[in-house]
Amino acid sequence: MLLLIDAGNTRIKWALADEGAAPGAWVASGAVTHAELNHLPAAWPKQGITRALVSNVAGSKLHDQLRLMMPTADVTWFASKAQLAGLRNAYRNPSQLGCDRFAAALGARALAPGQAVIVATCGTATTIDAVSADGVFLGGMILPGLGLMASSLAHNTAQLPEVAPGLLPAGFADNTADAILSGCLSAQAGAIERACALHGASACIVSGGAAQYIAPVLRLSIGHRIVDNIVLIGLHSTVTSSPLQDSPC
Ligand SMILES: Nc1ncnc2c1ncn2[C@@H]1O[C@H](COP(=O)(O)OP(=O)(O)OP(=O)(O)O)[C@@H](O)[C@H]1O
Ligand SMILES: CC(C)(CO)[C@@H](O)C(=O)NCCC(=O)O
Ligand SMILES: [K+]
Repeated sequence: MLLLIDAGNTRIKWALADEGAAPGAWVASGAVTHAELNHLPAAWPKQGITRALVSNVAGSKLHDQLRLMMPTADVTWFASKAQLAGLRNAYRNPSQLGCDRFAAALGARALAPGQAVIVATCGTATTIDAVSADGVFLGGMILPGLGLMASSLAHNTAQLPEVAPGLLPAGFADNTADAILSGCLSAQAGAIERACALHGASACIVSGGAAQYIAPVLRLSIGHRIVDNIVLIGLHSTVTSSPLQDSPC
């Protein structure tokens, strides 16, 4: 069995798939925060994980902790390359690109083959990346994620409170908490809309923990698709020849 891991700065997401299964056809999946890391081994089968493919952007300590949790698996630590699986990486220094972003771009390519795509991953940071129709990762944008953006106001002002993320029409609010949320949602959605316009995108994929709040305020003529975890789909697409089960964008 194959174990896929997307270790981000807030949560570690994982999925188990049978060898040869189509990208996204998981047997089981889950997520833990860094504080809950030691819950992971109990969620995985004791035997039978032969291979693991890991994207880790959360540092070397987590790398070492995860390695100890997969003693029997043949582990590959996914890294950004100049070229992989038909995707060319136009970053000036290809290895500087976060491996989760490279995996997300591969996932976008699998879901929207031959299209100019914007892939937004809304996690601790929000990343908004452009993939060309002919398979080039053109580059992207990095901004504070929804939670970081909102909490930076609480931490650096006297009068602004911490607000919980939520669903809100991103308009003109009549109270402080909603005004903060509306501002941060508008900034996130606005950046995605701007990226789609700049790129002339024909598909937009929105993923990550905050996608559920940001996607509803997007105004895009091309529409958008919410994908629970595009990083795991992209990782999986690099090790299976099975076609995607999901319908394309
Ligand atoms: N209950 C919550 N309280 C505060 N913020 C939340 C909450 N739920 C979601 N968010 C927002 O969603 C964003 C993503 O959170 P989540 O924990 O899902 O991260 P993630 O997608 O796993 O990211 P990463 O890959 O960076 O770990 C956070 O930046 C935060 O803004
Ligand atoms: C931007 C994050 C934090 C998103 O998870 C990650 O992809 C990262 O640490 N990237 C390295 C810098 C870069 O991608 O240019
Ligand atoms: K992210």
